[in-house]
Amino acid sequence: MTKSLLSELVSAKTNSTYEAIINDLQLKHFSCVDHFFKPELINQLRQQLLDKYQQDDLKKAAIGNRTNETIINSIRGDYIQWINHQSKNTIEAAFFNKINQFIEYLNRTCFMGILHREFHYAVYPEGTFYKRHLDSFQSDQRRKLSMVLYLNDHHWSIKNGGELVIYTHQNTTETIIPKPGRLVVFESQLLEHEVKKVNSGKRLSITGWLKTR
Ligand SMILES: O=C(O)CCC(=O)C(=O)O
Ligand SMILES: [Fe+2]
Repeated sequence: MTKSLLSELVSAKTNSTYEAIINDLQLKHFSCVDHFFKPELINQLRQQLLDKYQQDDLKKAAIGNRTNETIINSIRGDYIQWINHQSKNTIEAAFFNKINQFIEYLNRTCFMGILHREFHYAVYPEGTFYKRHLDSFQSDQRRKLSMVLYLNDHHWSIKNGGELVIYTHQNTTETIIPKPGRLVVFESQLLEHEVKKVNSGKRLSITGWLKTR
């Protein structure tokens, strides 16, 4: 077999973005990448979320798992709507198509055993935040990876607030500005994190979890 054919076959099976995320996860339990989704899809998801928000389709987010929820504004102030992972909406289907490819890759190359995915839209209006927390529940350890995708427009800057702060295992903090199209992936059971107060504007995102059985 010629060398170029062999390298083509290998590159068909490896994906440099997924490899970079996996590498980061092994090194520091989180990863931040900017081009996981095409900019066009980010724009469509942003518009979709804004339309839903304007139509009052989102509801106040609660603390706890989906069967045991309470709303506590002093802990989190965002509004959410869960997204059906089998949605017929072409924009949401394109989003899940990419997520499913990533899951297939994780399961094939890292034997992660991801079986379920749950994602919701989120809007943090001005003045809201989400206090330091861990994404997994003592009663439910199935959440393995947390994924956050930011849908703000390109004007969003540090002045708007709403940074994601990750408390790393090296006892340092990592501050991530929620730039459009930026995707943060981290280990749900390991890393505490918080969303700083939004100073101005509406902070837009999709947050989700990849779960084992
Ligand atoms: O939006 C973010 O940056 C993080 C959201 C979060 O921590 C959560 O929904 O559990
Ligand atoms: Fe979280």
